[in-house]
Amino acid sequence: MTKSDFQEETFEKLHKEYNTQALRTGPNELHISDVNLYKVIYNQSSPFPKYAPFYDGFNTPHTLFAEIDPVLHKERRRMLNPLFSRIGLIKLEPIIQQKVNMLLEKIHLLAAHGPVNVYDAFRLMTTEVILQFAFGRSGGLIEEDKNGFRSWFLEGFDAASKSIPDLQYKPWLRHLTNIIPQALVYKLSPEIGNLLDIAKFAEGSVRFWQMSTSRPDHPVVFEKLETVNDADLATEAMDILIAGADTTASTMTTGLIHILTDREIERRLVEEVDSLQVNEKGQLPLQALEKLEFLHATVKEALRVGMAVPGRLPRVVPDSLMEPFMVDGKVVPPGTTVSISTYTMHTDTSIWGPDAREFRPDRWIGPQSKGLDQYFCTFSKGSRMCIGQNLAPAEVIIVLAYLLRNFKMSLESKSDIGVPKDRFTLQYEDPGLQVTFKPRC
Ligand code: HEM
Repeated sequence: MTKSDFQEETFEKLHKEYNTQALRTGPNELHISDVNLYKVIYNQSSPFPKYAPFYDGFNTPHTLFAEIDPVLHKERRRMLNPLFSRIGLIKLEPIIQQKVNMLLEKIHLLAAHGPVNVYDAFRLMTTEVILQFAFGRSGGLIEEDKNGFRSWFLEGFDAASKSIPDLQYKPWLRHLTNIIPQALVYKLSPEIGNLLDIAKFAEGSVRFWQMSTSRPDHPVVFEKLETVNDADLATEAMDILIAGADTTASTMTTGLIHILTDREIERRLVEEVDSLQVNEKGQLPLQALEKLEFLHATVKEALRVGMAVPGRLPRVVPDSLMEPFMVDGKVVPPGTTVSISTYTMHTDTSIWGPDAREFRPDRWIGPQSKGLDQYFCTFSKGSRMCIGQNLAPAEVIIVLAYLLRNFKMSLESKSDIGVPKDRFTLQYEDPGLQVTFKPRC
């Protein structure tokens, strides 16, 4: 295994060097590059089960994301599915509109003083949407830093994502973090202390929810988990927060980078967004935005190229298969850990053509786009597919539309773009994405 900042690039080179579709990355683990096997591993009816030691590293046992037992997973998914359905999303739209509005107001204030780190801005906005959705309350994160978009929450999140490989490969560290007194954790590692603050916030939110007499007029994750005990409730809400916020924000960032570095894409988008009438509330409604063909295609391409979860989603070859699981003409025995990454799927030229790595929204428009969806793996596939697959694109489309409508944006130099790193989710290093904003009217 490698600790490089973008494992998938290393694996890609090694696949070529050893001329194999099954790269051995651990004593019992294969990284597979045969794209035809994706639907075998990650399928709806009988998926290969998740590999427990990898998912234990997230330290959120029995959540929807980390649950290994298919029966328990199905039960939790059944509880949560209605919230994440199309109808659930429409009920949540006012929250997204409200948070985007706060974001725009703050960018208006900051714009006169120089470039704004929109990566952090997006992270706080998407976190606020999910805080409201998961816990029914705001964390006041967008307002926290008067001069920019830093927050205690981002410190905690960054510490968490940096510590995941250690927690995965050193289970003793995980146990230690869980048993040593919290005051000592703060002393040993202030960053992990910030992570504990997120956990405390989640626990406090459970109490806040239980004691509160009024209920918000939008769906809240807690509502659907009434049969779950308090500790598991807080962990589930926290997991949804962590799974949904940064991924969506990094997709917005990738999309904006490509828009601002291709004048023709930007021109077409501005023309489309400007053609839309605001509704009676002065808003650009989601359903109208989704009908804008080029904007819709641009968001899809941002999700494809941005692939906010680019790497391994390890699964175990089951022993109940009707036929042996074969790669490169060889049988892979049951019990072997296997994965095919989104990076492998989305860079494959046999699927996407020679411009697989290029940002080309038009690939999603017209008859030639038919059939591509089966290879679009940003949210994975099958029964463990992302539950936020409706919510994330909705947030991206709304944010990009408002930014294009309200501002002329520019990147001053290449150094305004942070290097993307794969820490299970894709994260932009400092300086994030520094964008200069000029109000359009
Ligand atoms: C662009 C944004 C997003 C991307 C790229 C993304 C990607 C993914 C992927 C690849 C998985 C499968 C993980 C695995 O098999 O180990 C997943 C699962 C999951 N995602 Fe997302 N996600 C995004 C947004 C969201 C949002 C907005 C939420 C919630 C608010 C969310 C919540 C979850 C949960 C709870 C799971 C576990 C689902 C299950 O196992 O049934 N994600 N996501």
